[in-house]
Order: sequence, then C-alpha cells, then structure tokens
Amino acid sequence: MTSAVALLLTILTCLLLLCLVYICVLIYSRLTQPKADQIHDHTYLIIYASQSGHAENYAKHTAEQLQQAGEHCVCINIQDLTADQLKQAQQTLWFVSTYGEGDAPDSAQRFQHQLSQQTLDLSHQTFAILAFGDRRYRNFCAFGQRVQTWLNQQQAQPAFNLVCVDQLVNADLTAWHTQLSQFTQTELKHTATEKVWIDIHLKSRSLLNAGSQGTGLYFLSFQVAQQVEWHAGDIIEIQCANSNQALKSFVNEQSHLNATHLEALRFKNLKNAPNYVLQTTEQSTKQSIESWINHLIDLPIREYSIANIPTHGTLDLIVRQEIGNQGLGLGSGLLTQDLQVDETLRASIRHNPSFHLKMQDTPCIFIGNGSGLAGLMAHLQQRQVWGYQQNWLIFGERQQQYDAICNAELSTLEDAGYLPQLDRVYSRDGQAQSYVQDVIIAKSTQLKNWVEQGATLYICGSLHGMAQGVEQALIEVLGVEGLAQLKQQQRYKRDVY
Ligand SMILES: Cc1cc2nc3c(=O)[nH]c(=O)nc-3n(C[C@H](O)[C@H](O)[C@H](O)COP(=O)(O)O)c2cc1C
Repeated sequence: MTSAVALLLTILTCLLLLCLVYICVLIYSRLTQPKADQIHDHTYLIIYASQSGHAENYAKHTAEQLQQAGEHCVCINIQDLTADQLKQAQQTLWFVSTYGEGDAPDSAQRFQHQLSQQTLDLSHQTFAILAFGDRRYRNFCAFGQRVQTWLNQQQAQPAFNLVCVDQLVNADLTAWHTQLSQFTQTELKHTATEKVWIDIHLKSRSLLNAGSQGTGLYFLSFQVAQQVEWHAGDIIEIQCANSNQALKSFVNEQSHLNATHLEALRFKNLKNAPNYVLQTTEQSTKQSIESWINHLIDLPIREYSIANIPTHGTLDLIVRQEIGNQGLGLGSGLLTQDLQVDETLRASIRHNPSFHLKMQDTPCIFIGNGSGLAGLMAHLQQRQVWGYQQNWLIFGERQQQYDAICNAELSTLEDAGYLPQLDRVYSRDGQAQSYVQDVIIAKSTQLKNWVEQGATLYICGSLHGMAQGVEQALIEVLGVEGLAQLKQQQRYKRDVY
C-alpha cells in the first residue's frame, strides 16, 4: 500500500468515527428531550427558567416529590420548551426567576422572543407559577408576572395566584407549598430549602490590591472536608455569623446566658435585638431563653463564586469589601476582617448549572472584572485539567500598578499554553479609559472567528457597567440575532451581580 492510500484510509476512518460520534450525540439528545407525546392528560409539565440555579433546584425537587407520590412528571428547561409540549399539557408548573432589570434569565430568551410571541389555545390547561425574585430590585418578579399575563392571554386557567418569592424567604415558599399540595393532592415537603451545611476553616487571607483606588479585594483560602465536591462555576453560600468579639460584648451584661446560648446566638442578628431581661420583668410572663433566642432574626446568607476546583485541596474565594453607611457589609466584613485564621464558618455549596463548563474541546472566551475573576479562574483551572487549551481571558480593572490581581497564576497558565490569549485592560491608567467591552470591539474579527469555531462565552463580575457593556459590544459585533443564537445554544453564560 502506498503512503498516499494509507493517508486516504486514515482520513476516511477519522471521518467515519466523527460521523458515528455525531449520530450518537443526536440519538442521545433525542432520547433525553421529552417529546410532546410523552405528555398525557395526567402529566405535570414542569418548566424552569433559572439563571443561578434556585428556580431549577426547586423545579427538580418538586418533580422528584411528585414522581415519588406516583404522579407522572416531565421537567424541562424553558430553553427546550416547544409549542407542541405546551399545547399537549393539561397541567403546567412554572419555576421562573427574574434577572438583570426585570429581565428573563438567559435561558428564556427563545421563549420570550419566539414562543411567547405566538398565540396558542391553552384553554384546557391549568397552571401555577412560582416566581423567584428580590424586592430590592425595582421590577420584582417581573418575568414571572409576564409569564402569567401570557398564559392568561392564551386562556390557560390559574390553579391559584402567582406566588412571588422574595429572596427565598420561608413564608413565601410555604405559601407555595401549601397551595401546590392542595392542587396536586399530594403532600409536598418543603425540602428544597434544606441545605447541606459544611464547616469551612479559614487557612489564609491576603489583600490582592494594596494601594488600589477601589475597595479591598481579598483572596481567601479555606480548608474543607475531603468529600466536599463542586464544579467550576458553582457558588458557596456563607451563613453570616457574629464574631466572638461581637458575641462577647452582646452578652456582657447578661449573666443568665450560658455557653450553649452563646452558640445559638452566633447566627442571630443582634442589632436592635429585644433585650431578654427587660422583656421579662414579671415571673409569670417569662419566656424561656431558648424561645427568646428562637424569635431573634437570623443573619442572612451571602453568596460568592468559588475561585478554584476541588482537586486543589482548598476552597478559595475572591471577595471585594462592600462599604455602606454603616461600615463594612455583613458578608464582606465577616470574610475580610472579622473572621480570623483557623476560625470556622458554616457554608453550603450551591450548584450553578447554568454557569458550568461543557466537557468538550471547543474554545472558551472568559470575560470579567474585579471579584468576577473568581468564577473565571475556576474555569481556567478545570480546562487545564481537561487539557483544553483554546482559552481567551479578557479582564478589566482600574490600575495596572495596584490591580493586576492573580498575575502569577495567569502567567503560569500562559506559560503552560492554556491561555493563548490574555487581554488585561485598565480603566484608570493614563488618559484613554479602557474597558473589557472596548477589547471586544477592538478585536471583533478575532472574536467572530472564535465564535465561528464554536466558542462559548463566560461572563463573571458586575452587572452594571461590565456585563451590560459587554452585552452591548457583543450585539455590535455579532448582531442581535447572533447573540440570541449564542444564548439559545447555551454558549453565552453569565454569573453577574
Ligand atoms: C444581577 C441580578 C439581577 C436581578 N434582578 C432582579 C430583578 O430585576 N427583579 C427581581 O425580582 N429579582 C432580581 N434578582 C433576584 C433573583 O431573581 C433572585 O436572586 C432569584 O432567587 C434567582 O433565582 P435563580 O437562581 O433561579 O436565577 C436579580 C439577581 C441578580 C443576581
């Protein structure tokens, strides 16, 4: 056999193999995608639209519970929802969050721009909506409300009124569970809120941007138990806690509190807490100390992107100090100042599937600013472990002299060939202000090339300024339709705040 024939045979074999892989992927996606004919009269079609995983978690937990109770359920991401599935379903349960400024999550773009522009006869359908949001935003649960309006216009019947959940508070979720249990005639447990708490111990903390015009940016490394697992892109929820010092000064005057009470007060908001002694002057009206503690408000939970992958043996965070009228913010104050090395925090890992990497060797463009480098570093580390080299990082800060954070780590990735493209831009160096969105415009040809090669974009950092500017620049370079396509194909992923 001549070498030319051998070469031809090798090429043909490779092509054949590629075709086989393609067919397998096609069959797999057909099998995993629920078809309209799998939806019959008694099916609950559960649809979720989630940006950072809450709505998705609740949808999946509800589906599990209904299935355990013997009900037939189909649970799908809104991006895969079709008009046929909707027309077929007699009962739909929607779990949807609101993002940006009253916007739908990225995964709901196709629903917004195509499906919900259609007129469907859904008069046979009963629906219920659990809308996730936060009252501190002007457009509270706006997307949930838009879904409700559209379903009403299609003549679907509400099983009960839209339930809006403000920052996952229990009272709102209980209202939903009670009504859903009645509607489905199934006793649904409130399990989705139960978190798996782990203890994390601070091992080291360092200031990354000494001298910066911005507020302090800290790198924290925690020791965790070996079996704790997470994926690049996941989030850690930290239970805010009182420092030993704060607890000591609170209980200074209250000799009736023992060590157990002190521990129970660790997670309670002690600011403006009603005084136990003053409330209980009469013996007959005395509450127990335990019930007094139980009535105190819990301190909130704060969320941070995890900055590394588990194989590194620690759990790392990059935390920006938030400074308000009353000084350092609760979460950032605890993490960057009050918590001492070797002290322990209570935390819970939250999976954030909409910001996960795909295990495939296609290019990735990572864009971010400030503490957003956390989520992007975890991705770069994971891509290195997988051996995927086509990575482009566009990262913005203020001044090169003070804000070139994680330079050593990024140089190591560059030297090892895992960061062939690195654009660090600074907005306050010299006259010309430069932001990450300017790089997108300046390198538009290259960006289009990467996108044509199948690149996925990951954006992590601040919504205002950075993420909004990036979106505008991408529209300029790829067009509205081009960006919409990326969103539909799950190639535009954001963890912005
Ligand atoms: C950047 C950002 C923007 C948000 N915008 C809104 C908003 O306009 N209206 C609202 O009610 N909630 C808003 N929220 C709150 C989310 O809806 C809320 O955190 C919800 O639980 C997220 O659910 P998910 O994890 O399923 O996406 C926003 C949250 C973030 C991080």
